Amino acid sequence: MSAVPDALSVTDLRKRYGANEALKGVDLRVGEGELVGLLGPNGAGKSTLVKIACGLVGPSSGTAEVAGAKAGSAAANAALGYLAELFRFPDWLSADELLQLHQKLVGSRGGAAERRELLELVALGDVPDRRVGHMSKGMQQRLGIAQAMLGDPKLLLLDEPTSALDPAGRRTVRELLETLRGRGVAVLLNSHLLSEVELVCDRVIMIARGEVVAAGTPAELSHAGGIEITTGRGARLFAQATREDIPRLVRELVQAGEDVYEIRVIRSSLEDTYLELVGGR
Ligand SMILES: Nc1ncnc2c1ncn2[C@@H]1O[C@H](COP(=O)(O)OP(=O)(O)OP(=O)(O)O)[C@@H](O)[C@H]1O
Repeated sequence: MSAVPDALSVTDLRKRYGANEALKGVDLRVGEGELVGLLGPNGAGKSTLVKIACGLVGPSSGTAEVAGAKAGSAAANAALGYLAELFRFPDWLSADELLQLHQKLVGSRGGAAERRELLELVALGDVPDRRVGHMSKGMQQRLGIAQAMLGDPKLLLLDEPTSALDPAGRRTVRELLETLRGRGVAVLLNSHLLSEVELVCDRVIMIARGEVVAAGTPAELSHAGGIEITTGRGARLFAQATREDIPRLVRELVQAGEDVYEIRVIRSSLEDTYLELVGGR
């Protein structure tokens, strides 16, 4: 028997707002320590799903469980950390004071040791007394993630955690998410930045019009697009070829007297797949 329940498990989840069915039977799971990207256009039902996981709205039917407990229950909420896209912490609080305040709000008994450990984790260990108002956006975002980690949650729900950051800040947050995975914390990442999701997520779930339209690893969701080989005569695309065909293709070209300069495996991006499945072109 598997001892560890999924961080998030959703079965045939439906949510109706009047005549509008925001979720039409969604099944998905996020395993322990898994980093899953949730993608979908505006109005797809992503926020509704996250609100149900947090217990902020109830489902019309179906089930949602956080670490094995019914979403909305005290046990589920204790196993959950959440950071909204547009959070705003009071400017006058220091990093340490902010965490102290949130420890009280979530009932964490971790004390100074937990705060120190989390500030170290998000690379703010050197500046516990820095006030929020004197922090860069990237530092505030990392502080937000530390705040969401209070109380040792099993699942973090993060809304657009990198969209307001510059490339260096994005990379730092990406690395932080990878560290969380190493600690067994699962992350459901809601983002429109497909390239970010592609770089960091173990799995991607695409949702459109209230339904899951695709799920898989970023590699599985990016189609093969052939092999491009550049010889002395220029670049040529072998559209039906895959990586396994490369040795044979190169042998044949060399035998035919051509010099091979470059070989590229062409993949369509996650973005191509996304646009095909959810529309938007
Ligand atoms: N409280 C509500 N009352 C009525 N309809 C709602 C309510 N909340 C959401 N909806 C509708 O449910 C559908 C799904 O909305 P939801 O906010 O979950 O989408 P989303 O994927 O999170 O979109 P976005 O990316 O814009 O946040 C939409 O058609 C929306 O208008």
